Amino acid sequence: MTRTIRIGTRGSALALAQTGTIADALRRAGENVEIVKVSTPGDRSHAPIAEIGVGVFTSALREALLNKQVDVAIHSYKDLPTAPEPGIVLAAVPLREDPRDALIARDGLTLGELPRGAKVGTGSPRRSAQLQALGLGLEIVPIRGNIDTRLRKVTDGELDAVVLARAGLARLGRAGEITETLDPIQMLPAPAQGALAVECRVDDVDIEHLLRSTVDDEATRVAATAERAMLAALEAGCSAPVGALAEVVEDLDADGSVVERVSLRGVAAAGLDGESVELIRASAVADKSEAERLGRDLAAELLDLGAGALSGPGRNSR
Ligand SMILES: NCc1[nH]cc(CCC(=O)O)c1CC(=O)O
Repeated sequence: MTRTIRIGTRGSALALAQTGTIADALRRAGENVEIVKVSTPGDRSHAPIAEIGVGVFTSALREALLNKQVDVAIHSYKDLPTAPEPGIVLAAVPLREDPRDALIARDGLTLGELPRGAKVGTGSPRRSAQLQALGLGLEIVPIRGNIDTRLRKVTDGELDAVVLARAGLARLGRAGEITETLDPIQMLPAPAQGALAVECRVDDVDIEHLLRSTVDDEATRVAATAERAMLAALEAGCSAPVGALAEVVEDLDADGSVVERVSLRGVAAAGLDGESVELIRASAVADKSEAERLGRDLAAELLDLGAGALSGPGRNSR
């Protein structure tokens, strides 16, 4: 009897698309795979994420893993709380999609073309702060719901535009509706945006090795490690208005040999009430093996620059 690996996922179209790619990779490696949908409070409630709390999309899946209802859990990495979960290991971080945010606006408009007072929908204080900081006079409208619901608000004329992760749109085959991909200089994504987290039980060493060898991408893991270490060190969990983007880059060592380094940019918003938005930015580079320390150091620098004065309601990195 060959084993069947049960993969737990949320039931949203996005989650199923993400899980499908991992299931396919495991099938190509000769494994039997079964996909198990797990409903989470985040799927059932329409309250703002800031009210229902961190981990709304992920804790039910982790429970199903610990209860042995499933053997693998697949999350959007950016939705995972930064605190490690006892009994669970992050077995793989697959190759990341484009991590940037995207604008989907009426009439093919870009950010710069939207008129003052244009209504832009987002439920994310991170996106909201960075949009306000552009000084374009945009009116930020809080929204929630799945990607389809959000896009419909633009087609229906209720909003002039929405901002969403490019990765989610791409996975749903809707990247064609993007009217502008936002440059990270204007809009840093959420830490680990566009990446998946593939978890299994700590004692399931076989499954861990299988996942590591079939779906893990080292550069993505290194980048996400730096971004999430920064977030964790800002002591804000995933509810702070924080953006981060790391990339593995080739560099020349002192002796002229090519080395891989990790380059990290971070932003934190302070004074997030109404009109007054102050963004604090910093960046740094370190050896690839120092991703975790780089993230912590950059957080310390952001705190020195005043990020500790984080304020405002509904802190949320997404
Ligand atoms: N917070 C919701 C969420 N969680 C993961 C994604 C898709 C993108 C990703 O995997 O990072 C989205 C939608 C969005 O932010 O537009």
